[in-house]
Amino acid sequence: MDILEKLSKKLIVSCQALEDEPLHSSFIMSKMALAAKQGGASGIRANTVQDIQAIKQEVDLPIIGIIKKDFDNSGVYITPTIEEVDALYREGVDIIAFDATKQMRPDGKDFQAFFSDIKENYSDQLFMADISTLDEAINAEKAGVDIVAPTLAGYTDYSEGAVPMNLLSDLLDHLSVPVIAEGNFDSPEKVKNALQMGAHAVVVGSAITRPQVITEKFSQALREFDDKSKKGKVIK
Ligand SMILES: CC(=O)N[C@H](C=O)[C@@H](O)[C@H](O)[C@H](O)COP(=O)(O)O
Repeated sequence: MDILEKLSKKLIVSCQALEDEPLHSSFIMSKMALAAKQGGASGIRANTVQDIQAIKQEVDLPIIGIIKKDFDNSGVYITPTIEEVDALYREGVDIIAFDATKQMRPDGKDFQAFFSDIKENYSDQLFMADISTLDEAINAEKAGVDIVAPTLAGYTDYSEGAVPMNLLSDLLDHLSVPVIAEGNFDSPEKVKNALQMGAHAVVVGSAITRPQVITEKFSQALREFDDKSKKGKVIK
C-alpha cells in the first residue's frame, strides 16, 4: 500500500515544540508520537531531523517532515530552502512539507523556482505544499506538488481571517491532488467534517500536543465565566 493510501481518511498528529515552547525536546516529541499512536493516529508531522530520528525510534508510522528556520529577510519559515529539503531527504521521511506561499524565500527565489529545482533533484519524493490562499494552492498544484494543505491560512499577513472550513471547501472544489486539512482543526467535530467534505486526511497539532495552548482554552472559558458572574452581581 502506498503512503497516500495508508493515510486515506486518517488522523495525523503534529508533534512539534519550538525552542521557546515548554516541551521543546526530541525525547518528549517522541513520547508525544507514541501517545498519538496509542490514541489511534496513523501518521506524524514533525519538525527537525533530531525530532524525526527520535520519533522513528518510538513509532513506525508515516512521517511528514519539515524543518522550521527563521530568516530576517523572509516570512517563509517552513522548509524554506533546498538545504532543509536535502536534510529531510537524506534522513528519509515519507512526505516533505514546505511553505508554498507567494512570499519571496530567503534565497530570493519564489515558490516556482524553488520547487522546479527540487522536483528535478528529488523525483522519487512526495511533497506537500503548505499554502495560505486558494491561488497559492492552484499554483502549487500546477507546479507539480503531490498534496496541498491550508496549513498557513491566517499566518500570512494577506490571508488574515481565513476560516479553515471555507478555504478547505474551496481547495476541494478546485484541486485534483489530495488535500490534507491542517491548521486549526482543533476539535473531533472539525476533523470529522473535514473528512466528510472530502479531505484526504487531517493533521491536528496544538489541540493534542501543545498543553500550554490546551490550558489557555480552559483559562479563557474561566475568564468568560468570571466576567459574566461579575456582570450578574448587584452592586449595592
Ligand atoms: C502555522 C504553523 O507554523 N504551523 C505549524 C506547521 O507545521 C505547526 O506549528 C502547527 O501545529 C501544525 O500546522 C498543525 O496545526 P494546529 O496546531 O493548528 O493543529
